[in-house]
Amino acid sequence: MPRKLVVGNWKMNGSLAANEALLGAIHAQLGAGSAAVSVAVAPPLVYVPQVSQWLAAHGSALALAVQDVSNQSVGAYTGDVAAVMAAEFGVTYAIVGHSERRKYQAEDDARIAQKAVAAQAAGLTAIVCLGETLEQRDAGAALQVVHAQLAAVLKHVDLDLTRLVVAYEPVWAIGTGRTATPEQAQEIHAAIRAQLRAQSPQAAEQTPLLYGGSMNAGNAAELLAQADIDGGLIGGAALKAPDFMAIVQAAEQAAGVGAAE
Ligand SMILES: O=C(CO)COP(=O)(O)O
Repeated sequence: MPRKLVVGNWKMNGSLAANEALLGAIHAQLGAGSAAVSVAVAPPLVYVPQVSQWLAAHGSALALAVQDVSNQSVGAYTGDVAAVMAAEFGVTYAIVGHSERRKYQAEDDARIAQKAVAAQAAGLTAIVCLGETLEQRDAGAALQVVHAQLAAVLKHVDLDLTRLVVAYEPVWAIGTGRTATPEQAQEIHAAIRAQLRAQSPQAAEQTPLLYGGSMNAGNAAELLAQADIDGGLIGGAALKAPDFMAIVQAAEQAAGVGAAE
């Protein structure tokens, strides 16, 4: 997979009609896409079949992601959806450990590591989300918190480093309009890269590191220009095709697509 990746996390937004309109508008601009930047959308689970069918019918370059998966593979887990089930619908990526799930569903590091491995066992690429709260940042603990969150995933013996994406999403920047500065984000991304390098130099070079948290058409280029920011995990701006596609274009520019040789 290319290291540049932009994922639209629709969170709990959408409807059959709204999804179709949004997909149509994204597809019209994305066209065949570019080899340098992968682009994906993560609709609410119940809409995965709709989006999957739409993408297939339109020969779309857009990939499909889910916002969460079960840590279990099959059985009596009411309300859960297994990664193998998502894989049947052409899903490529599974977001795990989003801060909203850590907060509202009390998901801990151990559970998130299991989810990442469960996603990979089904052939999906796990997008593992990390990020500190404002309290933790103000206490000077941001690097330490993110390191511990990633360590919990990396220590899982079954983790496949070739199917891993890491998303740094500072909790205080999500949905607040308050973006991390490019320098703040780069500092954490560089530390994440170093942590991966300690485990596997090859994985460190290949793993896409995404930034998420109020990324939008106005600030994407500056963030994506940072050496260790390979893409974005986009919330609010992913619900408007022009905004989302402006971020995709910024990623393409950062990847050198269209630049004079
Ligand atoms: O949580 C996010 C993506 O997963 C970021 O959300 P916003 O872009 O709305 O801040």
